[in-house]
Amino acid sequence: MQDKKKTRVGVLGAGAWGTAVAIALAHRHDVMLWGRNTAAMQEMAAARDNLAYLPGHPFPPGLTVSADFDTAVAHAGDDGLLIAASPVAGLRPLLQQLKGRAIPNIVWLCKGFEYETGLLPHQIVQEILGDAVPGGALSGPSFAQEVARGLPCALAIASSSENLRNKVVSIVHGGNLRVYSTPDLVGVEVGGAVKNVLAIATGVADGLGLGLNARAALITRGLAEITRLGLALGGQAETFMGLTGMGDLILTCTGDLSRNRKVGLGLAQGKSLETVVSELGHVAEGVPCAKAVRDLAARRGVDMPITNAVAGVLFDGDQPQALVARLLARDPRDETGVK
Ligand SMILES: NC(=O)c1ccc[n+]([C@@H]2O[C@H](COP(=O)([O-])OP(=O)(O)OC[C@H]3O[C@@H](n4cnc5c(N)ncnc54)[C@H](O)[C@@H]3O)[C@@H](O)[C@H]2O)c1
Ligand SMILES: O=P(O)(O)OC[C@H](O)CO
Repeated sequence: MQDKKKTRVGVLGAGAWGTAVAIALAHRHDVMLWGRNTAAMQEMAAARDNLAYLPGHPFPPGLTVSADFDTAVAHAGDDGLLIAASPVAGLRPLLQQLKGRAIPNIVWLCKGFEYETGLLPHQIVQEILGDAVPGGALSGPSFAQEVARGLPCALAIASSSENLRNKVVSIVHGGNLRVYSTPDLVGVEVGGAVKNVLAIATGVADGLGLGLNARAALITRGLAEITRLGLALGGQAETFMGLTGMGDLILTCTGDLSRNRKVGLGLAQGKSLETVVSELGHVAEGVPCAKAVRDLAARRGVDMPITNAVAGVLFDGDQPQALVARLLARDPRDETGVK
């Protein structure tokens, strides 16, 4: 059952998503938002708005900000909620700062595979914190701007700990946020990671004016790629049809708020990857993830043609026009064959 008790929540990471989650939770809880840039946090505290990463969403009274890591971690106390809101690249250093501290739990929001190691976020957590701290991934179709505005949104908390799942649901579920629960960490994290790569592909196709048929084909065959990789890594088939699979894939491939989709649209305009990423001003996880997934899929013998085509454009100098041409040139095959 839902517990309406006010809880102390520490959000570690003050980008767009950490800020949006902090704003949404601060309407019902006592939330502290920490960011690593002291000057930016001071500006945020004065403006009560994250002008750099999520402008135009004033902070509710229940939200305080801090540039002091210890203070933010201590804010969650021994029975609150600690949320890691960094990109995947920042998760390992963040966890290293938490290692050895008494923390109640850790819930991470990042979506991707680690670039250098090809690890999923829960594997990084396991490597650094072990089993001592209950942890889980909170994921699903969720644009920061919409969550900060209080628009309806459905997420899923994935954790092997039933207690943690219940705790996250009791704290986060409420208002216009629905939170579903699942033990399938692998399935949830694979869906959240690979959809970013596929959103770059649909951005390229849409940017080239290839039409809605092409977009639907990319999304559907993209879901087949997510499912193949996810099953190979131990995820459950139903997860890929849920919020963190198909749901997030549809949102990110079709929603113009998506940073990954914007990368594809920019590449289709002939901009370099460097230019597109610097114009974005935010992380686009699909970029590092494309390489990590291509390497991992190759090692596992999983066929991921769309991911490979995206990685070819991002890293091998392939032209965006070649992306779809390369997919169309493949031999015909059974639609449902899983290889
Ligand atoms: N923005 C969204 O709508 C949204 C929604 C759901 C999930 N996510 C996921 O949440 C994660 C964070 O995304 P965001 O939207 O907050 O990104 P963002 O680009 O808006 O902000 C990134 C934040 O992380 C910090 N950062 C950047 N690189 C870092 C590094 N190497 N180490 C430590 N910190 C670093 C930046 O200073 C900044 O505060 C990503 O994995 C993203 O896929 C984002
Ligand atoms: O803006 P994107 O492409 O990073 O996507 C944001 C969220 O992951 C959508 O659920």
